[in-house]
Amino acid sequence: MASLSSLCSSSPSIKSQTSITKPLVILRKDSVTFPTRFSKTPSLVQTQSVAREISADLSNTNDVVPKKAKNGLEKDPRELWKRYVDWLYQHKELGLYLDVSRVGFTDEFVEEMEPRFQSAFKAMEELEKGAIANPDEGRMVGHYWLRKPELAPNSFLKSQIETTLDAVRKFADEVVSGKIKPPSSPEGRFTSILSVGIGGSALGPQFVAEALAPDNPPLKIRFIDNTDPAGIDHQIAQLGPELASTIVVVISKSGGTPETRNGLLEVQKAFREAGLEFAKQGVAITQENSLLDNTARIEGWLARFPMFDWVGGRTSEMSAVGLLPAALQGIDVREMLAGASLMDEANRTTVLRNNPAALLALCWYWASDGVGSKDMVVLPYKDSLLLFSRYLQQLVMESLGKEFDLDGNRVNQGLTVYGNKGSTDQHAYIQQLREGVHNFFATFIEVLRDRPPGHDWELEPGVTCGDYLFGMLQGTRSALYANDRESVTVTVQEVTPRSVGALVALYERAVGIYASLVNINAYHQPGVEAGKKAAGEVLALQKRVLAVLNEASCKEPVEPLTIDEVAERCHTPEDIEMIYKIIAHMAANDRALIAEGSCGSPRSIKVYLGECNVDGLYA
Ligand SMILES: O=P(O)(O)OC[C@H]1O[C@H](O)[C@H](O)[C@@H](O)[C@@H]1O
Repeated sequence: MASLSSLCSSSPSIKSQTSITKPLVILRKDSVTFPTRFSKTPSLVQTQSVAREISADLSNTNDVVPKKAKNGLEKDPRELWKRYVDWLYQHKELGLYLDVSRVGFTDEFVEEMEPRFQSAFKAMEELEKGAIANPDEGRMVGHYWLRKPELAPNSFLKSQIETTLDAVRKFADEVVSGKIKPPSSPEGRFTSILSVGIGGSALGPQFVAEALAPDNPPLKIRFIDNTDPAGIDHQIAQLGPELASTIVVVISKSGGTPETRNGLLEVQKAFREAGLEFAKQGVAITQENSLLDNTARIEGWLARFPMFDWVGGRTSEMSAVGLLPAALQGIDVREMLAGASLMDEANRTTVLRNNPAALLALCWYWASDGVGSKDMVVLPYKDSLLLFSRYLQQLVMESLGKEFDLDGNRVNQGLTVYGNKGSTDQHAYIQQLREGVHNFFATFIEVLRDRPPGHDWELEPGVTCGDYLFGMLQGTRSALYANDRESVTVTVQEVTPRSVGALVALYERAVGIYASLVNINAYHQPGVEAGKKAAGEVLALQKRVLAVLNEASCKEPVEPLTIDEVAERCHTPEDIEMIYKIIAHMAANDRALIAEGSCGSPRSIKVYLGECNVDGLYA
C-alpha cells in the first residue's frame, strides 16, 4: 500500500495559463471604463498617444538630427539636460532629489492634468482634516497625523498618538537598557525580537530593519510572516536557547489574521516546550478589544500597544507597528518621523512641479496611461534598500489595484510593482528591460554616499567600488532611455532614519494622489477578503472530509473511499477537485493513507485514515 505522498511527486497537470492570460490582458486594456470624471475630458490618454504619434512623424521626417524618439522622448543631449534641470526637484533639508526628466510627458499633458491635480490636492487636504477618505469602510485615513499629531482632527486623537509614541519609546528604552529583563535571566537582557505579523504588519518593519538596523543592534530581529510550518520551525530553531531572551512582538491590526494567529500558537508551543512562560515575553500591537488584544490582556502579556482604526496596515510604518521594532533595534524613530514629516510638508504644496509626490503620480499616470498599462520596476542601488520594492508592492498594488472606481464604474485599476536591486539585477533581468517586451518604466533609487566617511579606498586608480555601483546605475538609466524605456530617479544622500522616513512618506502620498487622479479608494482591500473567505471554506470542507473519512475508517474492516465517494458523502459533489487536493495534502503529511491508485489518476485513489477517531471530533 503506497502512501499518496510517495505517489504524488508532482501535482496534477494544470493547463498552461498562457493562452488564458493573454487575451485577458488585451480585453482588460480595451474594456477599461474611464472614471466618470475623466469621461468629461476623455482626451488625456488620447493626447498622450497622439503626442507620441506626432513625435514619431516628426522624427521620421528629420533623419539628420532626430529630435524626438518614436514615442516622444527627447534625445538631443542639450535639450535633455535642459529638461533635467527644468524639472529636477530638490528637497534641501532632506537632501532628496527627484528626477523625472526621463519620463516623456509633454507640457500639454501637464497642463491638461493640472485641474485633476488640483482636485487631488484638495482631496488630500480634506483627508488630512479627517474626511471619511475610505468611504467603503466609513473610515478616516490618518497616517499623516502620526508624524504631526497636531494635524489630527481632534485633541483625543492627538493625545492617543502622543501617548502611544511615548509608551513605545519608554518601553524600548527600558528593554534596551536592561531595565526590563527576560524573566528566566534576571541578570541578562533581551537580545532578540521575534516579530509575528503579515502584510502591512510585517513589510514595513522588514524593510526598515534591513535598511537601518545597525550591524550590532541591541536586539536582533527575526520575522514570522507566514503560516508555513517549516518557515516557522526555521526561525525558532535559529533562535535556539536565545528564545529565553527573545521578545515576541505579535502585530495584527485586526487581531484575527489566521497566519498571524497560527504563528503565535506555534511560538507559544515552542515556549511551552522550552519551559518558558510566553506571557512574560509577549507584546501585542493591535486594535483595542481585538481578539489579539483581549488574549494579551487576559493572559497578562508583557506589553500592549494600540493600532488605530484610522491607520491602514500598509501605511502603519510610522505607528507602533513600525516604531516599536525599530526602536528596539536602536533605530532613531524620532528621525524617521521627522523625515516623514518634512516630506509630508513638501507634498502639501499645490504647485505640481514643487510637489514630489505629485510629480511621481504624474510620471506613473503618463507612463502607464493612467490605467496601469506599464509596470513599475523599482531598482534601489543600495543593498540595504533591497526590501523597498517588496514594501512598495503592497503599498502601491493593494492601494491602487481596484475593480471599481468611486462612482461604481468597473475600471480594474492598478500599477504592478516589482524589483530587487541594482546592479545585481543587471545580471538577471535588465536584458529584457532593455530589449524585450516594453511593458514597464523604471524607478532608480540612488544613494550618493557610498560608505561612511574615512572608509573608502580606490580599488583601481581613481575608482572606488562605489564608483562602479554609480556607473552601473547611470549606465543602465542611459541604456534604457536610449531604447525608449522611461525612468524616474529618486536620489538620497544616505540611507538614514530620516531619508527612509521621507521615502515612505513620499510613496504614501504619491499613492494617495494617484488614487485621486484615477478616482479610486486607495484605502480598502475588498479583493483580499475573497481569498481569505475561500481559504476559510477550504478548511471547513477539510473538516467535513475528515469526518467522512473518519467514519469509514472506524468501520471493521476499514472502508477505503474513492474521491467520488468522499464528495458524495460530504454532500458537495461540486467540490470534488478541492476534496482531491485536500486528500493529497493530508496524504503528503501522513494524515491520510492511500489504499489503492496513484496521484496521476485521481479517480483511481482509495483513501482512509491511519487512525480512527472514535469520538468523531471532525464533524
Ligand atoms: O494587520 P492584520 O489585520 O493582521 O492584517 C494583515 C494584512 O491582512 C490583509 O492581507 C490585508 O489585505 C493587509 O492590508 C493587511 O496588512
